[in-house]
Amino acid sequence: MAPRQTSRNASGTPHAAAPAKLSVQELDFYYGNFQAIKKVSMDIPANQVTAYIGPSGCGKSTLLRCFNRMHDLYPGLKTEGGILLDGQDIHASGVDINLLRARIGMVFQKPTPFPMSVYDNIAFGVKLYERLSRRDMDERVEWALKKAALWNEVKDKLKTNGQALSGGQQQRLCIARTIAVKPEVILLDEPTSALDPISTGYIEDLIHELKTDYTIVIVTHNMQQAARVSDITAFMYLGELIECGQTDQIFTDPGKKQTEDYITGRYG
Ligand SMILES: Nc1ncnc2c1ncn2[C@@H]1O[C@H](COP(=O)(O)OP(=O)(O)OP(=O)(O)O)[C@@H](O)[C@H]1O
Repeated sequence: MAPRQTSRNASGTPHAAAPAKLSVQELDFYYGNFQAIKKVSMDIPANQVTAYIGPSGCGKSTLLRCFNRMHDLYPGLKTEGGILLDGQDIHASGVDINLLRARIGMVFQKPTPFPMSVYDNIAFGVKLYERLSRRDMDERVEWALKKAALWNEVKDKLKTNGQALSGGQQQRLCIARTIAVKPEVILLDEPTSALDPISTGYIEDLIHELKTDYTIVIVTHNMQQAARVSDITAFMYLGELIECGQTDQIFTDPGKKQTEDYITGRYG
């Protein structure tokens, strides 16, 4: 297990009071012969928001997809090193991949509601993992939509096709769909890049609310967003983790010149 981050170490790894929910250990990842992630090690603290920033192509989304073994869906990809969830290796034999993805949910850049009603968008995923009575399912759907701050807007439209909602509502529906299966970790891959500023504000508020109950990991191109929503910021460059630390520290007093150059807009 990676050493607990008790202070800023050589790579600028932060002090983290919260226990590690995810622990990334010497992680390498390859698309065929191309190494996209290089020896990344860090802890992701429970019930905090961890943001990955860095220039396009530096491996942020690739790393995020390692956390719920999304890459297993495609041939020719290879992971080396460890990722522990609550201390357990997610690559260990016997790990139920569906259960892992229920524990570590993911929301993508582009809102992707299923072509079905708002209600069924939520119920569909729940039914994969649980058998609920109609009444319990109604309660779960309402709970998830409330958690995702969407209930008031859709409570009279539960039978409407989810794809008929606005882009911002669709993204909150996708977040509700993820929450409904009661994950422990929520991975957000540039969740607001397709949204207008008002919808972005809703999602950022929501991220803030959700960290009470969930561990959140977000990839964002938007440094202001990372500064607004995250507790921990990790800066990546060419597949390497250059530095990670408390967000205010990374933005005001980065330990590495590459980080400083990036956040001051000198490259990227
Ligand atoms: N399916 C793939 N096959 C081969 N190479 C890939 C694949 N997906 C990504 N890559 C490469 O891996 C590297 C990291 O890509 P990744 O999408 O993780 O970066 P990113 O930091 O999330 O970029 P962006 O901010 O533009 O989304 C890039 O060089 C990219 O070209």
